[in-house]
Amino acid sequence: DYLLGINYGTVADNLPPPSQVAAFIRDHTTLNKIKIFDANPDIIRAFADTGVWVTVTVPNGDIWSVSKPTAAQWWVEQNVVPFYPRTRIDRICVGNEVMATGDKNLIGHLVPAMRAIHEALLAAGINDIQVSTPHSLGILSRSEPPSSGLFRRVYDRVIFAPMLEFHRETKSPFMICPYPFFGFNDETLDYALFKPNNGVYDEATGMNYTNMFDAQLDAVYSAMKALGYADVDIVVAETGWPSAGDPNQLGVSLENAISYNVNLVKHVNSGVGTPLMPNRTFETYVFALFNEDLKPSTSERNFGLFRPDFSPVYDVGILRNTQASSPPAMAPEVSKKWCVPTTDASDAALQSNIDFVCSSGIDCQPIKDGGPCYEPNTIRAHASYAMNAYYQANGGKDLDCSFINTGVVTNHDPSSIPTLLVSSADVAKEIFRVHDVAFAGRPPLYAARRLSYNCCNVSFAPYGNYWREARKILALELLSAKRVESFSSIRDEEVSRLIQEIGKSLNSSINISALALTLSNNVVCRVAFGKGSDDESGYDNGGKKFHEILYDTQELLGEFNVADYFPKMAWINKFNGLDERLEKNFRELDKYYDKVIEDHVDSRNWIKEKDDEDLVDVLLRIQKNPNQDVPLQDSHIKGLLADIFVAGTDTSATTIEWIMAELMLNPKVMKKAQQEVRQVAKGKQKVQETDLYKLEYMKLVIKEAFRLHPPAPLLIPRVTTSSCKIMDYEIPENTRVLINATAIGTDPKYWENPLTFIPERFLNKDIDYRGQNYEFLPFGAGRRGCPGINFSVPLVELSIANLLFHYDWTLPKGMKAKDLDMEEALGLTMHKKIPLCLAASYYDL
Ligand code: HEM
Repeated sequence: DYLLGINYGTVADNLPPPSQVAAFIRDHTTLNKIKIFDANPDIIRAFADTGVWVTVTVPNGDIWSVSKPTAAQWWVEQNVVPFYPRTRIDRICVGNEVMATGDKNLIGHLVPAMRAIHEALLAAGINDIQVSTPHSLGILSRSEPPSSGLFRRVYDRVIFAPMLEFHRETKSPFMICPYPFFGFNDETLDYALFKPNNGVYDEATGMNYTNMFDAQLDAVYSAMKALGYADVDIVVAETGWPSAGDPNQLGVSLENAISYNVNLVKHVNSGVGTPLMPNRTFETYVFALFNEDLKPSTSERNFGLFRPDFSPVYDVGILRNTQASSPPAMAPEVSKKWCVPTTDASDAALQSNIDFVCSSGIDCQPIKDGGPCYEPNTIRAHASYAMNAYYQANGGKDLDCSFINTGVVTNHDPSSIPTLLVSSADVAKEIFRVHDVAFAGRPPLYAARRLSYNCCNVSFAPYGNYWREARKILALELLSAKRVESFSSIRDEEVSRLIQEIGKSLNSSINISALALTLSNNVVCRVAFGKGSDDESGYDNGGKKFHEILYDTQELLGEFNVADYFPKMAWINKFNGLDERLEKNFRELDKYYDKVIEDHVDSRNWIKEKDDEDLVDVLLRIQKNPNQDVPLQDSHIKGLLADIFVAGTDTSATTIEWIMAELMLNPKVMKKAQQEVRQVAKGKQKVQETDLYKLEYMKLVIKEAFRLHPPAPLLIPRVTTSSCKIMDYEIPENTRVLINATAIGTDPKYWENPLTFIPERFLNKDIDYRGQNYEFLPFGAGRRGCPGINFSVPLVELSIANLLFHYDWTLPKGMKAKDLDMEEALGLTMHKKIPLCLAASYYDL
């Protein structure tokens, strides 16, 4: 059974978490090879220490960039080095069925990309991972009879000869995806299913073929032989048969799936080979592990050997003789005492404790690079793990925590993460003025990691080169003053649309919170994708609107998550449903971004003027530039899109919501602001951006709302990149830092009547929200401060100005100001818990 592997496809929203899948394959099946269609770190990590061989794929979208050596090295460093060798990665597929895309540019970069990845592996000191790429049988111009098999013309010399040369040189296999399922007709069904049949005779060789699988393999072999590469190994990257299809779909049934796959397994394991390749064996990957519910057609959704709950659709003889398969149980470790290093223990002493423990038979893999407890990567943290593991393994006796007086027993769980909450303007000032770099890290938050493509974005990226380059791209291409100015017509149109929308429901209850979110989403979607989020031309994700998906994203990011503070408790997320929700949301977003990128790639043939480019156009253009410092892959493009949607939509919408709520509670302020705007725009049909600079009082109102309701009340969490001293307190490296913008904005040392809404407090004062006044930090400060201020403020100002200009506002019938609920909903952004509903009536212009 060592020849048999399985394709672990994940086009589904109901699959179990990778850790359970890995344990299932290891414990319940005889499979010892898997192949995945991307480089999902969660899957690769899950197979660590399982003994299962893993084939990882460079997605097609990344081929262009990894054809360059620096990008290939970067790819290997990101996707292989952290996991290897604990995860037994044995092969990297560069793309999947690339020739079938017909994209000449992609095809032309395929062999260079394979070579570059191979070289990058060698440069990283890895010489036992093969590089290949799977092909569909569309690469053949002729396949019958098998001995006449030939590659398609031109490609044979230009692509396949150099590719096969590469395989010969590097002793890697040519990978193919023979699918008799796609080649049979009603006369050849038995021949395709390995059932008794008359066979197909090849006159040229005098060989009789009794099954289509052999014929397909031999056709490929003949094509390779014609080019002079008969010696290169062949691996079957994919083959399979669906167990269900549409009613009356020819040849699709559970019985046929069993026949094909059971006979296939027997055949490849028998070692008989094929007529032209007798006595040869072919490593074969069945398609697929699971039924994948998001595949487009019924038969495609039913290729799996297992259902997502691990129950077999049918058994092809790969199940171990164990009891019925059930997901592996996760027993939380419960201990009330821990052994930790004493505060004065030196690094040298702690290192010798680590060495001692790790050579005494305790498993220290978790603190090795790539292990779950490797971060924070400090001697003290690793010693803390090792010493405690030793203490627990020996029965928790105090004596076993002595470590020559460098260990102490405590009731405090050392796996919790030290967190600093900054609630005073003075501390914030010292942090941003003196220690900005030390506080410029972002912690790898559990949900954010997944939703930001493993931190391939600006907001959640660790402090370093990638963050710097990505932020530069965002700042220059989307958020620069010139760019923001060029989006003014979009803002104008969308605000007009909001005003019209309200006009349709005069004097009845209107959900301002929802309208503000739609407005903000539409603006961001149009500048990013060129299309609105909600209009008919916008992208629709199977009925679920993009903003609904984003709403779930915001919720997931904001939810208190045990694993962020107690990493060892991450198992809880498997039980409380967080993992499942996270995975579903990620898939939905990912599918959406894929579609957007695909559409942009399709329409790239008609050249756009630079000024007409939307953000995706710009990012795709940058991706093609061979001189970029940090290669931009598809996952980075998606990460940057995630940035602006996560950081840029809810925040502006929330601001509009809170401003309107405060105005309703403060009628005098409302009146004054309305008088101003109606004066400034007198005689006009609407307020325009060119009027905004005259709206001085409205700007004070907006500042005051930012002070009392900073949309991201704890900013985005930070982590210290080095230790430093703040007001005589030693803050160690790797401390989580939450900066409480709400507490700072209401710090009585700086603010009189801090909890009252008084816009006039800003009158004639040089205090603004750009990060220079440390008592007022709604956009954060320093190098990680918000780069989107210029983007969001004009939209907020224009929409508030028009809302006040066109309409008079009242609370819905029967509601009094004191009934207006100002409770905040917990999240990364803090919107109103109960949406703001108001009634509008026309102000007679
Ligand atoms: C009213 C609107 C907005 C508010 C209140 C806001 C607030 C914030 C805050 C508090 C942070 C964290 C700062 C820190 O850690 O010091 C942040 C970061 C960020 N914001 Fe905004 N933001 C808004 C709009 C936007 C928009 C429209 C965009 C982009 C289109 C954007 C993009 C970002 C990015 C990329 C970061 C991460 C910066 C980094 O880590 O280097 N924001 N924002």
